[in-house]
Amino acid sequence: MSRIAVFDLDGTLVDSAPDIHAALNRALVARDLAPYALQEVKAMIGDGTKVLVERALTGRGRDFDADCHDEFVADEDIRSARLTVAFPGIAEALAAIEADGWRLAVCTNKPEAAARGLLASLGLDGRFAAIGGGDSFPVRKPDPQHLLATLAAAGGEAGKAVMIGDHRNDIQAAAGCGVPCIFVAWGYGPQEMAAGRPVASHPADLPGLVATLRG
Ligand SMILES: O=C(O)COP(=O)(O)O
Ligand SMILES: [Mg+2]
Repeated sequence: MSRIAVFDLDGTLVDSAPDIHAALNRALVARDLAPYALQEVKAMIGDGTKVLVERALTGRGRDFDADCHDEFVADEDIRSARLTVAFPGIAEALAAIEADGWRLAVCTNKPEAAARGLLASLGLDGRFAAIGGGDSFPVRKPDPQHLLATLAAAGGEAGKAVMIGDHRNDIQAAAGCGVPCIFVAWGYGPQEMAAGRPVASHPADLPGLVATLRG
């Protein structure tokens, strides 16, 4: 069985915060709530869409509202990559990792349909052996079962996997099943979240780092 590199999506493969920001603010403004700045929204990303909407509403003195969440998730921008781009150098890094004999998968807390739509809009969908979304399984990151279920769906195993992510949830999910993790510095999580893991400063660092972790 070949080695497998499992990527987080938001903040790791794609800079999706501008579309998340726009869609979230639309749902808030429709409720007469003040919008957030892009930087504020970046700090709310990482724990899935329910927690994101809950954080945004709590910050405006409101309780979680399922309608607001549904409206946010249904927003076309979340899945159509209107403003979202793959981080510069990601396509080349994926190609180099594949050329080294790795298979690729995605483990994201974003709902699966939105993750698939987004990857398809960016022409990246065919590359991944599995896409494990935030609603694909009963649990999500930081629960290691999310990563294990994604690996199983990809026909992979923890003993031959490496995780790459931008958030504490990625580090913790990987640690919980003995998978080495690379923290990426270009995402939305502050660097303290690396918690001693190797840090990639640029996507071009990834092929070498994954090879080091599972030589
Ligand atoms: O939807 C989120 O909160 C984050 O998604 P991610 O797991 O791809 O970073
Ligand atoms: Mg992320």
